[in-house]
Amino acid sequence: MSDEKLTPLRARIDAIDAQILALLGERAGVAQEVGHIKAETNAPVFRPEREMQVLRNVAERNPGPLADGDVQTIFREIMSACRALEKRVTVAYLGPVGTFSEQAVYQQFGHAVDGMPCASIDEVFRAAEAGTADFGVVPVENSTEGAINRTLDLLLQTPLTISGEVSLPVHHSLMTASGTMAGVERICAHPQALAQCQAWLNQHYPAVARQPVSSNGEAARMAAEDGTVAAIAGEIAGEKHGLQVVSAHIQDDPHNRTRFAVIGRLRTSPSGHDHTSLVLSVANKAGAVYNLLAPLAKHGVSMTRFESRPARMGTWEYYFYVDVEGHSDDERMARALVELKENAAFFKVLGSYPCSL
Ligand SMILES: O=C(O)C(=O)C[C@]1(C(=O)O)C=C[C@@H](O)C=C1
Repeated sequence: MSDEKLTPLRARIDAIDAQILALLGERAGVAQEVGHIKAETNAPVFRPEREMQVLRNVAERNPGPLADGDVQTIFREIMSACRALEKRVTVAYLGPVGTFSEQAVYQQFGHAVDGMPCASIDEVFRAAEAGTADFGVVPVENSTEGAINRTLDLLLQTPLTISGEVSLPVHHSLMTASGTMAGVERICAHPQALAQCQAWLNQHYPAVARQPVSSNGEAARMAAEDGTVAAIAGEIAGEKHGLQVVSAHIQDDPHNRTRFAVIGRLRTSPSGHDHTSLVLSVANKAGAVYNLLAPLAKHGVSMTRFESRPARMGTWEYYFYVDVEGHSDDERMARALVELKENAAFFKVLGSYPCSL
């Protein structure tokens, strides 16, 4: 196509961009006004339920041809930038940079945040509990490997609540500094990633040693410095360390996803499409679990997840991590929770939050 034909189209794009820019400025000005009102009343700046409503609205109103997911990505960043004008939030996550946890931070908060990489899940909780970070993002479960037990244990004790959830597709790649497997003696990754790629590794590199390390980001860093190391990590981590992809999408389940919880002091209001997370325990008697959960069925509350963890305190046999559909402020749910509490030896509402996109 000749430039002659492109020039008028580009002039139109420039004119549209000018309009978009003017509207963005106007929107940001309104967000600043909201920020002033919030500052006067000491109200929280980050409102996950409102942001989720905005994202659902734009998908509903999207005239095309842009995909709903792409329009939502753009609006997530617009809200992130507007929110940062009110106050920039600090979010702790399981580092180092380049991990899926960091991606989960951006998926929830957009890029106008200050990320705080932490060395462990414990440290993420500590940062959010101490107030060094406004929020923390921690992995809760993986669709292939199941629960992240350390997170479950820490959720039991923390005074924080779950204020949001993020579900991310997790695609792993095998990467090296050279882009080939020549001279590679070990394949390094977080134990979860090694487990998620087990069948593929058995088939393609059965003779190469596998070494679990603290994170996929750390594996990528090692591979960048040492030609005998290949890393399994997300491609973002690989790019950050200048690695090249040997094989992409090597996870055994192509639909592999990890769910993250956003933890903080914020009690999120209903968004219209929410989940509530609970921890429960009952004395070890026949029919006890059945009776414990009966109020959910009675009040028409659907359960979306049921996970048990051995209690290590000796008093009870198991803690049950239960996710249900709805918000604890919903009338039906509130009634069910009162009855659940009566039946339970231990009862804790971890939080109600908008369902992830
Ligand atoms: O509606 C608000 O409370 C705002 O502060 C505005 C806004 C937005 O940009 O739309 C920004 C931050 C909040 O998390 C939610 C929404």
